[in-house]
Amino acid sequence: MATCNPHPHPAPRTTPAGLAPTGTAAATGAMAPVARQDYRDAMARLGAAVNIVTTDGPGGRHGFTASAVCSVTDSPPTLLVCLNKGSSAAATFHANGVLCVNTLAPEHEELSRLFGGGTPPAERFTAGHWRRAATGAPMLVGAPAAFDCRITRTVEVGTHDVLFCEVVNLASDGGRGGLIYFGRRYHAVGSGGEE
Ligand SMILES: NC(=O)C1=CN([C@@H]2O[C@H](COP(=O)(O)OP(=O)(O)OC[C@H]3O[C@@H](n4cnc5c(N)ncnc54)[C@H](O)[C@@H]3O)[C@@H](O)[C@H]2O)C=CC1
Ligand SMILES: Cc1cc2nc3c(=O)[nH]c(=O)nc-3n(C[C@H](O)[C@H](O)[C@H](O)COP(=O)(O)O)c2cc1C
Repeated sequence: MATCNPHPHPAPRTTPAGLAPTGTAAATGAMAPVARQDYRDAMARLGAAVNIVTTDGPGGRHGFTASAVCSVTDSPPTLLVCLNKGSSAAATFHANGVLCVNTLAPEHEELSRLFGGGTPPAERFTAGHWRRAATGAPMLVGAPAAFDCRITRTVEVGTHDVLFCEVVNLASDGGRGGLIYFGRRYHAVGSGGEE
């Protein structure tokens, strides 16, 4: 009987042309730890959608700008959010156990800066139009998409908590473009109406 090897060729060990190696490990070929700054510099080249993640409940109201948001599975609909344990928002999210991921449109760049750290929570909500979602978390009116969630599991990894969140309600507006963070700058994408 014929056998099938799904990986007939070993992974290449050389650096592909055009990819300049940076950092200690790449320079020496040794498996030295990757420096934090090298990691951040490389991650700055990984474009990601910008979101404002909000919460409300017994712990109070809070929200922060987040690019570390990702879909996990559609059954049950689940996404993840990475939340810095040192953030002023962390205790509030854990106390409430609910959150809303509000994706941002190009016109939300200032809102993203406001929720990006250094301002008290009450001040953050003075900008933007917010309504109360089913879980009680603030939902941004005019967001391209908003996912109202219950936090079902939390996994601690280094400086961050990874929050696994089941989506219990959502809203979406296919007519809006999106906001991407790439190269430490904001970029508008999509003119709306695109699938
Ligand atoms: N995942 C996170 O916690 C993120 C935090 N930030 C924070 O926003 C501020 C501005 O960031 P940038 O302008 O992008 O410049 P930066 O040089 O601080 O970050 C560059 C990239 O590295 C990653 N990164 C930065 N801080 C991180 C952290 N603590 N944990 C995991 N990944 C991290 C992100 O992908 C970020 O876009 C910084 O204070 C940064 O820490 C920004 C993006 C993601
Ligand atoms: C573009 C951008 C993306 C960010 N993404 C994240 C993220 O995914 N996770 C996170 O914990 N913090 C992220 N931050 C930082 C938080 O928004 C910030 O730490 C948070 O507002 C709390 O700040 P505070 O402790 O000063 O209140 C991001 C900031 C910016 C500007």
